[in-house]
Amino acid sequence: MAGFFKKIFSFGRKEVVEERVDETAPLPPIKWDALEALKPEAEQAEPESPPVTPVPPPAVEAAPTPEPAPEKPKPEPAPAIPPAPEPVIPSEPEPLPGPKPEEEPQPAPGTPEPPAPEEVPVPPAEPEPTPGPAPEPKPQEVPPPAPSEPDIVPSRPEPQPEPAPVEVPTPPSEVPAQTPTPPEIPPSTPSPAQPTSEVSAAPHPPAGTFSPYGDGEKERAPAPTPPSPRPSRGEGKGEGQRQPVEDSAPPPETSTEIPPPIRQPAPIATQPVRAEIAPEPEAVPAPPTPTPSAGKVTVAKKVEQRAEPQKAPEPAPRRSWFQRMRDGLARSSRELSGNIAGVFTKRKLDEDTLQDLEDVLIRADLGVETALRVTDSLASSRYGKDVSDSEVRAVMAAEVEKVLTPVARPLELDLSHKPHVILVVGVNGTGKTTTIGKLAAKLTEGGLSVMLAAGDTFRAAAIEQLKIWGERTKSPVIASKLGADAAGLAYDAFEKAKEAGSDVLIIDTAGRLQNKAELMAELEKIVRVLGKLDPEAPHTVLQTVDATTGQNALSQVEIFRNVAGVNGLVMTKLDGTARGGILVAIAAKHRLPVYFIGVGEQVDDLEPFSASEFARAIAGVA
Ligand SMILES: Nc1nc2c(ncn2[C@@H]2O[C@H](COP(=O)(O)OP(=O)(O)OP(=O)(O)O)[C@@H](O)[C@H]2O)c(=O)[nH]1
Repeated sequence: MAGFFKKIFSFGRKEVVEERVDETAPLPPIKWDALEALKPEAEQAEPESPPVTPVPPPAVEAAPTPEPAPEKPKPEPAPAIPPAPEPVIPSEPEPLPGPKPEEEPQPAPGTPEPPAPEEVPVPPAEPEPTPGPAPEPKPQEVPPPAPSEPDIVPSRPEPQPEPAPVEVPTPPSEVPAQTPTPPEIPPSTPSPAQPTSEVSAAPHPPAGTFSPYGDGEKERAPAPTPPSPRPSRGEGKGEGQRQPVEDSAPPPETSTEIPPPIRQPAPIATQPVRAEIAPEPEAVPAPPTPTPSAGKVTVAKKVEQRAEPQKAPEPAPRRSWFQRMRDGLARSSRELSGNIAGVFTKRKLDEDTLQDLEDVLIRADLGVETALRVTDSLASSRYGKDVSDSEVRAVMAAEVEKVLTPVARPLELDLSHKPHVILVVGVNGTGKTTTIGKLAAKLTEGGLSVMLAAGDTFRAAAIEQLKIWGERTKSPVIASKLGADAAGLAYDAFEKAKEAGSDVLIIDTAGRLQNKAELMAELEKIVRVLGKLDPEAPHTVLQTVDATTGQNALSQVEIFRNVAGVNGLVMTKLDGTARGGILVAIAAKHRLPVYFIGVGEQVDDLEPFSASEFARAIAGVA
């Protein structure tokens, strides 16, 4: 025995350690006596580690409790520690020295560390083990690991209770392990916010524990189950997601503990970094954005190109009625201007020139009377002088205006007559029915009630045409069967208009040549029948004159005036190849009012007659 003790003393601690390893089971029974004597020495040699170990444990459990715990928990830690160093654990680490230690550390540091903060004050001694010892030295330090574990434990407790020897492994080795394990990060990465929150947490005192491990803290409290602390990476993930929730709830407790965790955050920081990296690749999709913009631009261009042609079809803006009349009189105006210029080129105004000018004006349908007015006007002021064609045209415009002004009067309706009867007459195709439709539109638009009578019983188309105008102007149409007596129809229409209280009754008549006696007699009969109902009816007898007709128009007006009592004219088709001069001749001879001029086939192509505009247009004066 004595020799045995000597060996022990001589070899010192080394031998003792070896014996423990090899004879863990058998030694106890044999050496108890000696051990008792030796205990003081052993304790003296190990005093450093024991004091440290007791302290950390209390901190671990105290973690859940408020910050002050560090001192109070001391009693508790003692019991907690012993279980960790139990013989069973040391045995495990040995078999898994290489790879496991590394993996284990990862989870541990991540989650368990948060609780460590409380114990941190004690751990200062731990730093030593972390740097120097690699995963292998664990067995020797097994007793001390208790202190180191508390730091790590805090993070581990929450995590899954993996039995691995992680408890022993030193934090340093674990840290590196965590960093390398990126696969787990992706799951936590789902929300890029996590990385950011973690990062921010690091700088902030509480952050270290919260964002990433804050959850761990919460769990720590409930998870005093430090024994099974091996939260693996999974915990880290869960924590990352939980961060938002934790921030709101447990901030106070963590605040005190925060300082210690700061050390751990360092390794932890690596995780967040990974998380941030993960999102970056996601951000990569951004590049496609530029392409769409370009595509859109091209598409827009194509569309515009297609749209342009569609816009092209837009009908040119309709010319004004005056422009249309001017264009219609263009032929007459050009011929007249050209002839006038030919007469007065390098010639003074004398009898010959005046005679030549008179002939030109007569050929232009202006009539002898109007032609003489123009020549007389020129002779009175320019006789014997050089005269330009423009001066001649100006004089002509002035004289024509003088002739037309008296006849350019508006249509007046005597509504004391119910209805005011308007009889429309004229040669075939001069525009009677069309003019009736235009006029009805004007009257109805003015608020007058209008009734129409289809007095042209010779043509079915004429009846239908009038009905269409009636529909367009919302005017009732009185019609009879084809071939019926026009006078009888006119009479019936007049009665119906009276009964209806219409303001205006417009009666259409069949076109007829003024030299057809029978037809003109029928027209006379119509007028006579209407007079039976109202001696003054028809109150207005409008004759439509086709402006393209020429000299025959004078005859038409003369005969219709004599037979039907025409008291007003409508010059139609002045928008075509009109021969406007005839209107001047008619006005000069018959002095009949010209109420309107037709400048188109549309409903609004009926314009009041203007003497000055017509005169300037036909004379070619701007
Ligand atoms: N350009 C142009 N055409 C017109 C004008 N007034 C009428 N017309 C056309 O002339 C043609 C004959 O017009 P209508 O109204 O039927 O003539 P109407 O005198 O009633 O004919 P009948 O019943 O046969 O005597 C139609 O094609 C009309 O569209 C006008 O002021 N300008």
